[in-house]
Amino acid sequence: MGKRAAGFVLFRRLCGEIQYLLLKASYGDFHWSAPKGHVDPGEDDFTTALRETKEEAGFDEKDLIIYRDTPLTLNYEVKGKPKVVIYWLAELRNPNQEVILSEEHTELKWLPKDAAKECVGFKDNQVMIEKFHEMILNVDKNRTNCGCP
Ligand SMILES: Nc1ncnc2c1ncn2[C@@H]1O[C@H](COP(=O)(O)OP(=O)(O)OP(=O)(O)OP(=O)(O)OP(=O)(O)OC[C@H]2O[C@@H](n3cnc4c(N)ncnc43)[C@H](O)[C@@H]2O)[C@@H](O)[C@H]1O
Repeated sequence: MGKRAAGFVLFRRLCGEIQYLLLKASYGDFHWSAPKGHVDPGEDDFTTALRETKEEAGFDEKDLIIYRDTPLTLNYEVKGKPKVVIYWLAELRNPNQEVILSEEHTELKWLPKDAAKECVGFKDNQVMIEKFHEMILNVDKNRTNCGCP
């Protein structure tokens, strides 16, 4: 059986810039990824995403504006076995809130879209960041065009 994981692509708005959070693994090939982790038996994907984000970055659900209806899924192989990772997009309400790392990561970076894509490296992850970025821009555009005073 393959592995299943879930997490959040987190972004913040700082000085007019959209920045994505990436964490550097303290093990294996020291890869960079958004907060995420293994789905425990009996746990639903969204609960896993919240739990892992608390464990790996220190953020609670109340700290986030979550794009609940539009998760994206990555499928790849780890050591010859299929892995599925479900990501939701979420914005950090307070862009200055501190990230609290766990032992699973040694470093963090908040990066604008193109630098975040370069940092994650994997093509499917880059496509996901691009799609999420489009979502943010579309939501922003619709807000601007809503005719509200
Ligand atoms: N490899 C490891 N060695 C030692 N301890 C470990 C470990 N992985 C987890 N642990 C430990 O296990 C415990 C439970 O962790 P927990 O977080 O509960 O479970 P997990 O499934 O291990 O968590 P992740 O899915 O975040 O693991 P990962 O970082 O290995 O996965 P990723 O897919 O990014 O990365 C897996 C591989 O896939 C590669 N990869 C990532 N994204 C892609 C992609 N899009 N396409 C192709 N390859 C990719 C990465 O470069 C990497 O090589 C923790 O204590 C943790 O420290």
